[in-house]
Amino acid sequence: MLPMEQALERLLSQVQPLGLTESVSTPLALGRILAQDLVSPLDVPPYDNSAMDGYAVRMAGLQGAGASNADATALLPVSQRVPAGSVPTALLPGTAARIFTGATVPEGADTILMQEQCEAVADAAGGLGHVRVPLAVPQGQHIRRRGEDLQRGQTILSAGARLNAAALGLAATAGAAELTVARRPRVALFSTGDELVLPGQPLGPGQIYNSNRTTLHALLLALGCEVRDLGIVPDTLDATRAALREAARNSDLILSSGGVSVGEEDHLKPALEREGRLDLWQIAIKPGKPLAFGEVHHADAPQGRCFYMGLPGNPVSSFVTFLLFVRPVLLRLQGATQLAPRGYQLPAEFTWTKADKRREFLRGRVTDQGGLALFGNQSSGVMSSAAWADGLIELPPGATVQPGQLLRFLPFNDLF
Ligand SMILES: Nc1nc2c(c(=O)[nH]1)N[C@H]1C(S)=C(S)[C@@H](COP(=O)(O)OP(=O)(O)OC[C@H]3O[C@@H](n4cnc5c(N)ncnc54)[C@H](O)[C@@H]3O)O[C@H]1N2
Ligand code: MOO
Ligand SMILES: [Mg+2]
Repeated sequence: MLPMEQALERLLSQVQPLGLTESVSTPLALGRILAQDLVSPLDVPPYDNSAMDGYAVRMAGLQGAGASNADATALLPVSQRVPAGSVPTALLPGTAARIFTGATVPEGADTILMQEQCEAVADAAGGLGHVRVPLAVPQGQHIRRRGEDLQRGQTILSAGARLNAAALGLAATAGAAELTVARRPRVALFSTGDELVLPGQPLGPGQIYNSNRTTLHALLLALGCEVRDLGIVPDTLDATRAALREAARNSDLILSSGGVSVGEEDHLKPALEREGRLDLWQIAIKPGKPLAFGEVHHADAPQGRCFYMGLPGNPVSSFVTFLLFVRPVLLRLQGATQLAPRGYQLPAEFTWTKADKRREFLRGRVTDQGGLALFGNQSSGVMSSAAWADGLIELPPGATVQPGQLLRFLPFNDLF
């Protein structure tokens, strides 16, 4: 059995970024990989602006001898009104400007006073009136400075970054209406198994619903792929070979589940040997020992060949092996820089006595106390464990666990 790190290294050494890009509207770039550094063409904020509704004053000219007195105030005429989106004139000396949150601070003003700390005094003749302002305040308060967030020319997102909602918001802050991202990998997906029935159909004796198709399809979408679903392929050599040929057409990756173990009903190995090239590995992880990798040769495939990855049929095994092996391949195809999930050390709140020589990925949850809890049934056929969990708990080969022991946790939030 291959250690996981070695398998991953061997796999990724055969994968190169597709190098194809497209421009997409910024909000629709969610989950995609940025293809070019994004440089801010402007300072953000673009001008000094008020953080409060209140008054702008030139405190430098007001804070005289009495300003150290906490009760000191000054009565100032209000010389202009500055709502957000307007362009103020320079502040007349000895006056205050009525100002609102987000509005440009007038030239000459150096401090904003919250209106709650001021007293507006109406003039008999109408007009903007006067305002009594406190003087014992820090000069410069409540002003958001030009460029305090981003500076013109600054790289704000790097090529290879995976774009989440916050990153897209940052891009929009700098005025980006479109982003250049890696083109979606085109993935052909099929499931093998004569026992499988599509959800929505009646279930006969000896049959189960095809769940991997849905799990894998959803994971592929979350990772930015364009999915072509070829459905269920019967457990025969001819049908499997035909499925591989069809899947290779215009695909960057073929992904299948089931049929990669050693039984004579497992046809992927002989089918792939005839249609291309196969690497079948026994990887020292649990769940997910068998993993097939290789390529299908076909005239209609990009460059005459197409990557192939075959995941084990057990639903949790196929889910976990997708996250550990297919995910980094898809990210690499899109030129992502960060392929490995970060992982966090958290204390176990459980005991685990059955040491296994394979590295294990248990389905677990973070408790309210910040520890790790386990789903009761860790069988590779029990999808409830994956749906209950919010991440994978990694156990090194041969490990047993006592409560309080620190374990590596891979949150699903970081994985899909
Ligand atoms: N003699 C041995 N038998 C098995 C070994 C072994 O080393 N020696 N390994 C076991 C392990 S570990 C795994 S994992 C599985 C891998 O099996 P296959 O990839 O060949 O998958 P199948 O045999 O087709 O199916 C396994 C299991 O999963 C169910 N299944 C398959 N596809 C789906 C689907 N799309 N949706 C839901 N469930 C699915 C299928 O009904 C089987 O129960 O091999 C072990 N055997
Ligand atoms: O590897 Mo199998 O995935 O242990 O069930
Ligand atoms: Mg099998």
